[in-house]
Amino acid sequence: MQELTADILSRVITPRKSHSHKGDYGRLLLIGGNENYGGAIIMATEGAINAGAGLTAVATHLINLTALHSRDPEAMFIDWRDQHLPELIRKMDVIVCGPGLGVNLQAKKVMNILATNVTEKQTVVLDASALDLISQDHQLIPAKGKLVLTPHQMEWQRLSGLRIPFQTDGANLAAFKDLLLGREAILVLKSNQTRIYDLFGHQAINPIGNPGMAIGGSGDTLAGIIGAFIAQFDYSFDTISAAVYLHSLAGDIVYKDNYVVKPTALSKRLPELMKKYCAKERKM
Ligand SMILES: NC(=O)C1=CN([C@@H]2O[C@H](COP(=O)(O)OP(=O)(O)OC[C@H]3O[C@@H](n4cnc5c(N)ncnc54)[C@H](O)[C@@H]3O)[C@@H](O)[C@H]2O)[C@@H](O)CC1
Ligand SMILES: Nc1ncnc2c1ncn2[C@@H]1O[C@H](COP(=O)(O)OP(=O)(O)O)[C@@H](O)[C@H]1O
Ligand SMILES: [Mg+2]
Repeated sequence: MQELTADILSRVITPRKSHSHKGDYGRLLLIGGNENYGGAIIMATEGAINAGAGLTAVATHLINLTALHSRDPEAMFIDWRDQHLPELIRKMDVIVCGPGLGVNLQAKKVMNILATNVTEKQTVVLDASALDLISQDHQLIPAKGKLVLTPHQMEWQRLSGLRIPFQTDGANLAAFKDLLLGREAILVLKSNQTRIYDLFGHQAINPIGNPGMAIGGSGDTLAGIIGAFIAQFDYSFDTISAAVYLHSLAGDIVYKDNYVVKPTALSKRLPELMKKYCAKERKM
């Protein structure tokens, strides 16, 4: 099992070209945030924007509009009941679905719209409630496109049937293969030592991060960061590993002087860290 180091950041984070525009850094749609969990989708949005997504749109419950825009004016908004949602989904490069989505009928409708509109070229990151919904109904797994699954150990237990003490590398990989046979997919199994697997034999473990990050919203933020990284640097095992590593590195910096790592504080550290570890900047 490969241990991630800071080298992964310099390999993935490339300098921006002068001759470029927002369209070159990816169109990202985040879906989630019901009446009770609006904070989850806002934290995912802060992760995504601070990690550099070119354009970020958010499909959420209408009740979250003012809070979202007052925190993150960079994000565009769509009511998730809007009839234009399928069209918007098809225009995106990357879709992150699940933070604060919930599991009620409306959440299932949204997942169904996603599952039937994703195209081959797109990547879908499934997190949180979206993972619980696909545990209940595998038909809700998007039929096309590349997939990234980001369960914590309890979500993985529900999805794979593997109880937490039995989540060994061999068992995880076998369960992941069973679930997504023949698909291009990456599993990010979150814990105090997050493990990343693909179906081609790549495996990595993240040795950094800290218990200050054990707070609601840490994973929502990571989902946004992963979405932004794929939007800018393309889908690969390294891109997703770099996003996981950066999330923990930012968390460790906040943790140096703070007992808890507020996810919004973690997100604020991302732009400076990306600048610091960007390949060319490092050589200068
Ligand atoms: N501010 C907000 O609006 C927040 C909303 N959230 C949303 O709440 C919904 C339910 O998600 P939850 O994850 O809270 O609930 P879950 O019931 O899916 O899982 C949480 C429980 O799993 C157990 N667990 C075991 N191993 C774990 C591990 N390695 N990491 C995390 N938990 C582990 C813990 O007992 C924990 O209480 C999701 O839609 C989620 O996005 C959460 O993200 C928290 C913040
Ligand atoms: N003790 C810990 N050490 C290192 N990282 C942690 C620790 N506890 C939580 N994390 C990280 O915080 C995130 C928690 O994700 P998740 O449980 O999905 O949170 P939420 O759904 O509340 O946003 C994961 O990335 C996990 O690796
Ligand atoms: Mg979570």
